[in-house]
Amino acid sequence: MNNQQTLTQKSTAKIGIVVADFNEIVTSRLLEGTLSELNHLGIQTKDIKVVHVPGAFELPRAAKRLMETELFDGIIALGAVIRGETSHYDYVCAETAKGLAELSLQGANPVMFGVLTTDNIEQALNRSGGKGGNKGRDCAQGVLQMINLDRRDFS
Ligand SMILES: Nc1c(NC[C@H](O)[C@H](O)[C@H](O)CO)[nH]c(=O)[nH]c1=O
Ligand SMILES: CC(=O)[C@@H](O)COP(=O)(O)O
Repeated sequence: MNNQQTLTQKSTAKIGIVVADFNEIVTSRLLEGTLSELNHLGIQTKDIKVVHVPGAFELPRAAKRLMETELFDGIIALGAVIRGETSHYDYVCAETAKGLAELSLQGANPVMFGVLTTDNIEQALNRSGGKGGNKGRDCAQGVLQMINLDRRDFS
């Protein structure tokens, strides 16, 4: 019995999802993969809240706002940062990852990093329902595993 089965058979969980609208052609596919997998693993749509932000840089703030409500057991952050001509890519990737990692470490709930950071659109499409899988689906599986870990008694 894997971690996801343990969680969904004995209890459920409330999941917050923050998704960036920038590169929406990619992030909509990530979101679909996340929602589909959460439903497949037994999480009902009524227990999922989706919040949209302009871009990946805004994901940490939105995730923090959801966490502060104390209504959710886990948070999934979805985005697609695709390299352009300037160094802006580096700053967006670094600060988004830093913000989400800090929130996951310091906050009450796990935060899954479902932000693609790619050199081109093809790489992003491949990882959002293409031959490279779907990072949103991976995060759905991972958030339930982390919630189950939070609920374990290690004594
Ligand atoms: N270039 C990408 C961005 N840029 C926008 C930032 O995320 C942010 O919204 C803006 O700097 C205002 O604060 N965002 C992505 O999600 N993906 C990109 O490729
Ligand atoms: C990741 C970005 O911010 C990037 O897409 C912006 O493109 P550019 O560096 O050409 O302005």
